Amino acid sequence: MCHVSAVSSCSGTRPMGCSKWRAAFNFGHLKAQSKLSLFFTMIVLFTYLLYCLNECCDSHPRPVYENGPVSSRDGPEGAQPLDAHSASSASLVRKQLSDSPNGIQPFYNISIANNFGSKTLPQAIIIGVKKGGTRALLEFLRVHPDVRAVGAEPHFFDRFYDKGLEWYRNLMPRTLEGQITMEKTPSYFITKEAPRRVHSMSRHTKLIVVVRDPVTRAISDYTQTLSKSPGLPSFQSLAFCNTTTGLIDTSWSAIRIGIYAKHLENWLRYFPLSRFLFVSGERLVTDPAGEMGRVQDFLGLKRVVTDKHFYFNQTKGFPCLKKPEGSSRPRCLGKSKGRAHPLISNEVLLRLRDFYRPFNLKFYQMTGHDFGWS
Ligand SMILES: Nc1ncnc2c1ncn2[C@@H]1O[C@H](COP(=O)(O)OS(=O)(=O)O)[C@@H](OP(=O)(O)O)[C@H]1O
Repeated sequence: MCHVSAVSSCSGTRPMGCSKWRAAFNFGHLKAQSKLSLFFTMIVLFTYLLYCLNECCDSHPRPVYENGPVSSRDGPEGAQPLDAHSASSASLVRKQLSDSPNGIQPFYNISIANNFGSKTLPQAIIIGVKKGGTRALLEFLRVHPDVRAVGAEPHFFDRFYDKGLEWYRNLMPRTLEGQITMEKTPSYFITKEAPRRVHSMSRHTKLIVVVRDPVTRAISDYTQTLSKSPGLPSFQSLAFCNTTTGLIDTSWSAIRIGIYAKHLENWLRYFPLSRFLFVSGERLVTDPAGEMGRVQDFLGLKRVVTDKHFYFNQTKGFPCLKKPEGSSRPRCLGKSKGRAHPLISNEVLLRLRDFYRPFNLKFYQMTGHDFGWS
């Protein structure tokens, strides 16, 4: 009512002023309309951008640490053959990857690369040893633009061999020409059937074994089990068949895994020594760049991962990867890596060292490398 009377009084008494007012009103309406459409366009664009970013995240392979949740994204994906078009785009992407500063792959490059390439069976596998430092090695290697690796442990050659090679291949990330596909499953080293199975996949497979003082390794192994089962008997009671005789219980896996010479014998039936690289778990902590140099040489890779990629994190007490450019995430390993070990008596330690000594010497002889475990 009020609105109608105002207009009618206006049109009757002050036509000039009214038309001016109308023009002004119309102009304002137009402005508001264009602002509104701009606003909607922005919303549409923003939603699209969010959608695209989400898509990128979905295809981005995330490192999987044993202490963290394993994402469903680590599951098998359908393999796609590399066609001519993707091959040319792939070389472009490959160039982008190798041009990346410090060899650290930026997020956007990874997501692009992930849509190209093909899934191949691994040319190199970190086969052991459990608690040797295998996760650290794999994460350090993943910094290299020519290495693509599965985050989770596939356990193909020990647990899932029945699923077949095609299943295994499908677990692998896509690689471009010249890139190496890798995985790590530390239990392969002690699996009797693993050497034959790996050999039947390819006799050219490069095998990396991260070894650590078997006594410290056994304690590390025990610490991990203890963290899952707090009621576990003491290390000492598990390590010895009988504490008075001091007989070591080799049926306990924490002890058995450390008899490296015995497990290596099994592998040497199928692979020559030249197919192996033995990485010192101790040096991987004290000199990560030095060990990484050896690993890259062994894999036939350019030495991209160097000392400038590492810093020593005082709180963690371990070397960590420097922040990759454009990311605020530090690259230390998770809480399950570098745990504090329970105190073990000197007497127990001495007995264990005595037990391992002959096996260690045999291992040094077989590998031609003295790891310096006393
Ligand atoms: N950079 C860095 N950060 C953290 N931890 C490191 C690192 N380098 C080597 N290590 C040692 O790795 C030990 C765990 O070995 P694995 O990764 O082979 O364990 S597992 O078999 O996969 O469970 C782990 O053993 P614990 O110290 O007993 O936890 C570490 O000593």
